[in-house]
This record gives sequence, C-alpha cells and structure tokens, in this order.
Amino acid sequence: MSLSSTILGYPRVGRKRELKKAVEAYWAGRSDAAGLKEAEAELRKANLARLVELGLDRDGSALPENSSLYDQVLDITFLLGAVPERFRGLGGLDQYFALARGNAEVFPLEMTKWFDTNYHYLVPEIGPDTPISLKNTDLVDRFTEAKSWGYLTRPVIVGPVTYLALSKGETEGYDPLDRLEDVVAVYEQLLTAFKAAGAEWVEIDETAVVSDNLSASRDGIIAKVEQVWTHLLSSSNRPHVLLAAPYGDSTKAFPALFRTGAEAIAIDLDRGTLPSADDLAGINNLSSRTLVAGVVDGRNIWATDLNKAKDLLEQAKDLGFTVKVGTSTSLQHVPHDTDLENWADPELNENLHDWLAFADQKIEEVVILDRGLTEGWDAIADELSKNADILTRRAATAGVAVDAVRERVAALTEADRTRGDYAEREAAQEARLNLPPLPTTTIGSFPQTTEIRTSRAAHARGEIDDATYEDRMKEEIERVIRLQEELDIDVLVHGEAERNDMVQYFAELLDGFAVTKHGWVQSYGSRCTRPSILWGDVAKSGDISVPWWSFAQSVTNRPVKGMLTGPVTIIAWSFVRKDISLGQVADQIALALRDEVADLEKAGAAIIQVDEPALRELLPLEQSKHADYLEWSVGSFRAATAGVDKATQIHTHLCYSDFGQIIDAIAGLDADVTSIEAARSAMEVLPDLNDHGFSHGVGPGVWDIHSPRVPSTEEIAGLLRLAVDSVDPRILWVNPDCGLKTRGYDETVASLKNLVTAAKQVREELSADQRLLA
Ligand code: MET
Ligand SMILES: [Zn+2]
Repeated sequence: MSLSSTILGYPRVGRKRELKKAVEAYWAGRSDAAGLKEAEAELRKANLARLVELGLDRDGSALPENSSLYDQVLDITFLLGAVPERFRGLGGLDQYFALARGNAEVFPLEMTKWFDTNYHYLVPEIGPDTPISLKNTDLVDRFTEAKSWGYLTRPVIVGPVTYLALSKGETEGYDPLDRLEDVVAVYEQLLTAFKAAGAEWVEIDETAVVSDNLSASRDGIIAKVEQVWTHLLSSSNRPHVLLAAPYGDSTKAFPALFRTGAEAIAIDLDRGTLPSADDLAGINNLSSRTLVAGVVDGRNIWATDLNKAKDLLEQAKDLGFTVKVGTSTSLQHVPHDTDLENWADPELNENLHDWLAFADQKIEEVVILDRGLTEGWDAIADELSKNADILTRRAATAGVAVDAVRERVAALTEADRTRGDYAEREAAQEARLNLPPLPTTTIGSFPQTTEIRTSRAAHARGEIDDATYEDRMKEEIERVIRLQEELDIDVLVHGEAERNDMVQYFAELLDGFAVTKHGWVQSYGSRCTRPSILWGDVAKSGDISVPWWSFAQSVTNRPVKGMLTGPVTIIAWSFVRKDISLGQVADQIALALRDEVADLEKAGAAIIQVDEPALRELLPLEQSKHADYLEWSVGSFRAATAGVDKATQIHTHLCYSDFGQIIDAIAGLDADVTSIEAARSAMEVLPDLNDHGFSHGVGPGVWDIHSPRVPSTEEIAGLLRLAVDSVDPRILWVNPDCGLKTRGYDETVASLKNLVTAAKQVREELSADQRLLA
C-alpha cells in the first residue's frame, strides 16, 4: 500500500508521435471512434510496459496514468460535463473535440499556457448555471483497463481548486471558484469510484498553490485547497492521495498541504526548497507521511546532478518524513528518450549525449536515486562519481563559455537599449511607408504546404541540393507575395516557407544550439514541437533571414516585413542551459539578433518584426520575481531592436496568453507596432492597453487562427468596431491572431479576403464618421 519512488507524469505523445497520428487520422475521417480508442489504448499499454522496463515499481502505484486525447484540463471539463451552452447539442468525442478545436458552428474554448510552460490547456468557461456532475468514468475506466493488463497505475488528476482557478468566468467578473462546492462533490464521487475500481493511490495536482499569477490570490487558493482536501480526505471510502504541488516553490503552501492529512505530498525541489522545521511545527507523526521529493527536474533536459539530489534527499529524510524520489513536474514537457537520436549527426554535438536526460533517462535517475536512498549511497557510488565527472567535463567544453560573447554582453549600456523619441519615429515612419488607416498585415507565416515540407525534408536528407531547394522556396515566396497583392494586403510577409519552426530555424543557424531529430514534446492537442537545446554561448555566424527577405522584397513594391524571433521566445521554446542566468542568455541572443536586425536594415527593410509570443509565458509564478524578469526580458528585446534608424519600424507580436499582467512590459518593449492575440477573447486586451495610455501602433487579432473556422466579414468588422471603441483608431492595425502555418490555403484565402473587406468597410465608416483624422 505504500507509494514507491515515481514520476509525476510521462510524455503522452508516444515515442513515434503515435497519439498525434491517431488523433489526426480520426479528425481527417481516416479512422472512427473505435479506431482512435484502440490506438490510444495501445500507446498507453506500451508506455506502461516501458515504465516498468525502466525500473519503476509495477505494484507500488509508481506508474502515473496521465494520458489524454487532447488535454488534462479538458478531460476534467468533459468529466464534469461543465460545457458552455454552445456545445450542449453535441455528445461524446464530437463534443470533446469541438471544445478543443471548434467546428463550423461553434468556436472552441480559449487556449492558454499551463503555468510558466510552453504547454497549452483549454480554459474552462464557468458560470453560475454551468452544469456540473459526474458525466463519465473515462478516468476510472483507464485505471481498470491498465489493471486488467497487470499494472497498478496511479491516476493523475488536476485538482478541483486548480481546475477552477484556471477557469474563466462565463461573464466578466464571475468567479469560477464560486462553484467549488459543486466540483468537490464530483471529486468525492470520483474518489469513491477509484476506490471501488481498486486504486490504491491517486495523484491530485493542486498546482495553483505555487502561482501568484492567477486571478484568485495565492493565499485564498491555499486556504481553499486546505479546506477542500481536509473535507475530501475525511472520508474513508477513497484511495490514498498524493497531493502534488509541482511547477514551483510550494514553501508557502506546505503547512496547509500537510494539514489536509494527505498520505503523501509531492513538491518541486528544482524550483522550490524543502520546508523548514518551523513549517512543520505542530505536524505530528511525520514518518507516517510520505514526501515525494521532486529532485529530478521534470521540465528541462539536463542530466540531474545526482550528488546534489542525494544531499536534498538526505535533508528531507532528516526532517522526519518517509522520503521517496520524484520529479519536479510531469515529464510531459520533455521528449521520450535520448537514445532515439543519432549521436553521430553533426547537428547534435555528441558531447551533449552525456549531459542530457530525456524522460526515460530521468526515470533511470529516479531509479538510481531510489536505490541509493533505500540501499545506502555506497550502492550507487559508481553512478555518483560518473555523474560528477560528466558535469566537470561539461563546464570545460569548448563553446560553453566564449570570451568574445561574454565581453560584448558585459559592455551593453542603457543607451544600447534605447531608441529615440516615439513621435519623431512615428513621423519618419509615416513619411517613409505612407500606409492607409487601419493597415492590414499578417503575422508572418503562411500555410506550410505538403510541397514545402517535402522539399525541406528532402533537402535535410541531402536528396536535393542547395540550389534546387532555394529555387523551390523562392517560388513559394513569390507565390505568397502575389497572393497577398491580390488580396490587397498593405504590409506583406515572405511567408516563412523556409522555417520549420520559428525558434528551431534560428537555433540551427546560431552558435550555441543543438537540434534533435526526435525530441518531440506536446505543445497543445496533437501539435508537437521539437525544442532546440541551448547549451553554449550564443552568437551569429552567418546569413539568417536577409537573403530570403531580399528576394521577397525584390518582387513587390509593397513593404515586406523582416521577420525574427525574439530572445525571450527563443529561450522559452528551447531547452536552456541552467549554468548561467536567463538574463545573460537573453542578452547573448539579443546581440546576435541585433546584428541580424542591422543586416536587414542595411538590405533595405523598412519594417522589422521581432516576435515575442512567449513574453507572458516566462513570467515567474512568484510575484517577488516579476520585476527582475521583466527587466531582463524587456531589456533583451530592446537590445535586439534599439540599434535601428528612427524611420525603421519595429513590430512585435504576442499571442497565446492573458496579457493583463504584463501591459507595462508590453509598453516597455517600445515597439512601434504590436500585434496581439485578441479574437477569442473579443478584444479584451484593448481597454487595458488604453488605460495604460498605450499610444503606439496595435493590431489586435481579428481572426482566431487556432481554429479551422473562417470568420465572416461581419464578424471581423464587429471586432474592429469594438477595437475602435476602446482605442484611438489611428493606432489600429488589422491582422490575424497569429501566423498561418497551421492553416490550409482554402481557409486562409477566404479568411484574409474577409479580413481585408472588413478593414475597408470600417475604414469607410470611420471616415464618414470623421473619427479618423488625417
Ligand atoms: C507563435 S507566434 C508566430 C509568429 C510567426 N511570425 C508566425 O507567423 O508564425
Ligand atoms: Zn503568434
């Protein structure tokens, strides 16, 4: 009945992205519901076999059951039947996937980042009348099925307080936590059902207790967790509960978590610290409580410092707990296995092999540490010394510290991060660009056709030579330029055909990065990315974007934006070294980008966009760390962009998140134009910007590109009218929410047509209304 050393969750995608393929086959009508369920079950079974093979205890509830067809928060919404009215006519998988992706009639739930990770969850919409009851037993059925295969799993479930703290009110101002009692009643039933099914342990993730960034206060959240779990745990008709507080420092929450009486608590010892003896004062019989010490970082890919982990585990033991080894978070944020890579590949830097631990290697680390903990550290003396050697050699490896890069960063001054007066810039840019009011543009990427993907893959495999590849890309760029001209878009993009991914593309061309071939992680639903590995000092050493931009600009008279990815986003969507500060890494990237910005400007670019979609995502969960973060993140953007002439227009782009909390930072970027996701939330961000006195250009997205739906002209015009009501129309731009690379051409052309028509319509209304001053 006792809990064994464990991980808080395993990657869901599958070693070969089996889940992605199965789900997409279902969406495309190539398989039916039964086929999808079968494929999903097969993957689940294979994963369980793998976990046992790697050494997790088959019988100690060490095998986490965290699979999902799309998202773990959506699974709770579905379980509770807590669906907004627009989905209520649907049932089963149709409803499930409509919630996630929308369909021709309904728009989907909003999507946003899961804490400070690059994983997106679907935001529940909760109102006073949202139905809440135990709608299905899918989670219990998965447990039962695994049991029938011979595995005692530990179901991993988002906790009720966290679920509601991550929800949004159905109407402005409604607090979803008002429905806590109803949700808790369902969890009570769920626990009973797990007990009946034979579950010995369940894991409840009350992650919200580590975050100051939610609309509810942290103290309030912690108090609710204590209250709710004290109640739920008072029943005897339930499995043991591992109450988990991953993804951050749980120090503040620790006493409350303990007072609930949960049999085990999991904490993040990568971001957080152990409780002090004071925190534990008044808690009796500590040895009857299990602490799952998250000493293995679940969200980055570096091999654990095993000696350091050993010390932490010993300290935890000294506090008096029964200690088990754990990960700091679910491993869903890291790829499956370093052994899937070909380490002879020059892109990879074979030194890295020893430095890295993907999910399967992390499990091996957990197993090794568990052996040390139970058999004595001598039992793993070899592993400990080998690990120490690797870390020492790593620090001395060429490229890890490059003098020229370090010196340039150290020499950065405030002046390097500062542009001239905005009014002067605005006048100079207006004279140079001469755009109509409400100028139309897109965010950068156009759909990636099968031909492009095929050419890129063939080029990567050496099947077509550089010249052929370049010709194909140029053909595509020219086609995309012509299309935008036909659509009568004002500011064009080259379409990013040459980019597999907006971060990886830069990682491949900058010094200091390595790129994997199989290191996929789930970004949202079936969408996976392959984060690059930033292991050394960063510098620019050759062409990046200028040749493609120059070609695009050479075939049109309209302005084409130069298109770069900013330092914060490169950091957020890569696996980043932990041996120097993020601020230092950001400045290294900023200087490399500053060189690229200068080259674009020299080539003639009048507009350069530096995307920072991840600016909000990296905001630390703790309030006390915000100021420092905002200083280095905003500072790095400015270092990248402030070198340009006043007549060069700097754009930035933000998406995928709630921006309310970082309006100051957005203004602090000092970009001339900011395009920002807004369609799904009906322009919510604009009043905030306006209150802040934001006076630079802003393009609130008017087309939600995460859904295959084509927005009508009327719908877009409606959003634009809302925008015009909350900010000065003279600063407004018209654009989609984000890049178009995940969309198909039919939807893209139809939507952009409507977007341009709507912009023209509203332009006319405004000039008739005399609201647009010349
Ligand atoms: C996630 S933000 C994407 C920005 C990028 N320029 C694109 O259009 O794809
Ligand atoms: Zn975007």
